[in-house]
Amino acid sequence: MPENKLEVDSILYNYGHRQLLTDIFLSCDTGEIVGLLGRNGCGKTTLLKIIFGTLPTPNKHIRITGKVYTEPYKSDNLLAYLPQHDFLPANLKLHNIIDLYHIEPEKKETIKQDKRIQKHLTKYPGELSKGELRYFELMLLLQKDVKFVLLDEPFSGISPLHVEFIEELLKTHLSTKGFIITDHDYQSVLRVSNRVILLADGYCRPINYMEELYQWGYIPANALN
Ligand SMILES: Nc1ncnc2c1ncn2[C@@H]1O[C@H](COP(=O)(O)OP(=O)(O)OP(=O)(O)O)[C@@H](O)[C@H]1O
Repeated sequence: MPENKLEVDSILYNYGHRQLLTDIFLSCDTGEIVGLLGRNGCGKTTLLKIIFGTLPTPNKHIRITGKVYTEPYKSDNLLAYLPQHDFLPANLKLHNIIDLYHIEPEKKETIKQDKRIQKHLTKYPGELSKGELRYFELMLLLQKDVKFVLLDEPFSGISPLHVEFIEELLKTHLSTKGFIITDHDYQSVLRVSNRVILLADGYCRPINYMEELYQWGYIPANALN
């Protein structure tokens, strides 16, 4: 039995007359990295926000280890969400951001001691490269004592080496957390994920073979070579 289980079902979502999400079913256990792929505009970010609870919809059913939640983000220690865009205050240096972050003092120390962060502590977020910033944002988020983490485009614009650093970071937290990751760098998503889901036409479909990504029109035929 996994330590915790996130189960999401019966999600329906419309923007105006467009039905974006149609009866979504998705699950994630502690120790799993679930990759969520899908074309631009298919509703991945919308789905993550609905799971987190910040985007309301009348139709959704979210259970975490058997208990139903309507706005999981309001409960301590359940979910963390990495949004697509930078979210750190631009006018604070990294060491000030760490000091103000709502985590235990020893976890703040862990972040400050990290070899990839240490050298940037006196910089502002705007002085970091995209990959360095994403690594720092993730490092903060992962120190939170939550059961599941939703990551919206953690690899976007990130070089292969930084993808590897991020992958390493996720793996160090797998014994206590589960992850749902969406990103257009599908090769990195395929590499880090234990399980892959394709969101297409409002449904989540399990993907077992690369060929299925082609069959569902997500990757071109030449990507299979
Ligand atoms: N506030 C809004 N009002 C109306 N339509 C919206 C709103 N937010 C998103 N949409 C539309 O909903 C669809 C899904 O958006 P969403 O951001 O969830 O897609 P996505 O799969 O994350 O896309 P991408 O991969 O490009 O980031 C898009 O067609 C978008 O234009």
